[in-house]
Amino acid sequence: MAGRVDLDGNPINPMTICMIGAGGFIGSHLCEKLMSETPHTVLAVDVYSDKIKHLLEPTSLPWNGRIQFHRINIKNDSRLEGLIKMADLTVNLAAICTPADYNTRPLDTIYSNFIDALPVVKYCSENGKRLIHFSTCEVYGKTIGAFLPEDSPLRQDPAYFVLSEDASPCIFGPIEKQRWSYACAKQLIERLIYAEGAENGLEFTIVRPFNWIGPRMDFIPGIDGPSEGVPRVLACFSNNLLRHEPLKLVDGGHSQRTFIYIKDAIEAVFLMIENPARANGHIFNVGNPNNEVTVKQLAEMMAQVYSKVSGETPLETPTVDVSSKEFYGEGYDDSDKRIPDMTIINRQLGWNPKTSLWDLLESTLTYQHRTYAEAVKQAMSKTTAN
Ligand SMILES: NC(=O)c1ccc[n+]([C@@H]2O[C@H](COP(=O)([O-])OP(=O)(O)OC[C@H]3O[C@@H](n4cnc5c(N)ncnc54)[C@H](O)[C@@H]3O)[C@@H](O)[C@H]2O)c1
Ligand SMILES: O=C(O)[C@H]1O[C@H](OP(=O)(O)OP(=O)(O)OC[C@H]2O[C@@H](n3ccc(=O)[nH]c3=O)[C@H](O)[C@@H]2O)[C@H](O)[C@@H](O)[C@@H]1O
Repeated sequence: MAGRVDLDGNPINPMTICMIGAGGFIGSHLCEKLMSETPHTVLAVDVYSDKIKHLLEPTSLPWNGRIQFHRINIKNDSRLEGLIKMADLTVNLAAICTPADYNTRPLDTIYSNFIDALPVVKYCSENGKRLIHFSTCEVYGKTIGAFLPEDSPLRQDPAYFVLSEDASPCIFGPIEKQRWSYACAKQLIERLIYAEGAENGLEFTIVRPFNWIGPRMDFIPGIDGPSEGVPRVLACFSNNLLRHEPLKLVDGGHSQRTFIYIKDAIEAVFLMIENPARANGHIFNVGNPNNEVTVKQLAEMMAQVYSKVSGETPLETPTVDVSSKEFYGEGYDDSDKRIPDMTIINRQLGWNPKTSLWDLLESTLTYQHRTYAEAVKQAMSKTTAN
């Protein structure tokens, strides 16, 4: 920890970070690395602490005193401003961010991603505090290429699908496709933060994650989350594999995604935290353009990797098709393809992702198997007995 320097060779002074949403998937990984590798202090704000419990207890942990948990719902708690004032930097991760909610709970989604973020932006701006705000790659919506004829050769031209922070348009579906409630709320809060920077001098960085995955993402339905809940794809497919049932492909699983290992992505956030002069005023894509697959290919690879790490026989029928209406309900729509342009993050922070899709699935599914296999087996035998 001693002698830590930034990318320009300047010493990094210990700072206090107010992290809102610290108890979630990304927050837990950020807190873990901040505690073990830096001298910084974290004021961890969330309504849940399960995913960071191992960092808070016992009090004999080496970083005791450098992380404080504040059980606060930012919707209605006057303590928030005080915590932001105490900190040098605020990192805002709090959000509803599971697609199953966007079309079924659009009001909660819009409130969570826009209205509830407003006071955070306001307190940072009024108190002259730096803000790193988590947006999403979903602000790009669909690619321009998605509107070309199926057989158009232009579909192969990166100009029609690579997503660039300073050039690509944001293309959402019609209002009745409530899937876009999340992306639209995130886009508006990005615009507000940008405007606070332009008009009032707010020092900000906006992060657009592209499908970060790894241990502790979401929940396994009926084990550490509601049995009827629908998490993001990694946890949905993990749940299917743990139960030895086929993985459900929504509308054939033709959509494409680039997946990045959480540990690679966290390194990019660290560079932003510790290099304000290079990160302020920027919007950054954080993804791995080399890990592109269709959802169907992801399912097949996960089935293969899971069989390897669990020692279980591979599923005879690894996948089954399901319509989006049946799976997510009315108003679902999808992003067709997500390749991040890495020019800006490369230029500003010199960061590149490292881990291949196979490797990140191997370590993540090893964790899923170790953490959940026994509990799922017990839950399944109870259901059979009843
Ligand atoms: N994981 C990804 O790949 C990904 C991709 C794109 C964008 N993001 C964005 O990154 C952020 C974090 O995502 P994540 O994957 O860690 O999600 P997550 O759901 O695991 O974490 C969000 C955390 O925020 C907390 N929270 C929500 N509302 C709150 C409130 N009112 N008060 C206090 N705490 C509240 C939740 O309890 C949760 O612990 C979100 O803003 C999300 O939109 C994530
Ligand atoms: O992670 C991101 O970068 C962003 O994108 C995600 O959106 P999406 O990728 O569509 O959500 P997933 O649940 O990860 O689904 C990926 C794809 O798998 C499909 N899917 C999902 C679950 C399933 O069981 N089967 C299945 O085919 C979905 O229809 C979608 O096409 C979420 O909106 C956010 O967490 C985030 O902002």
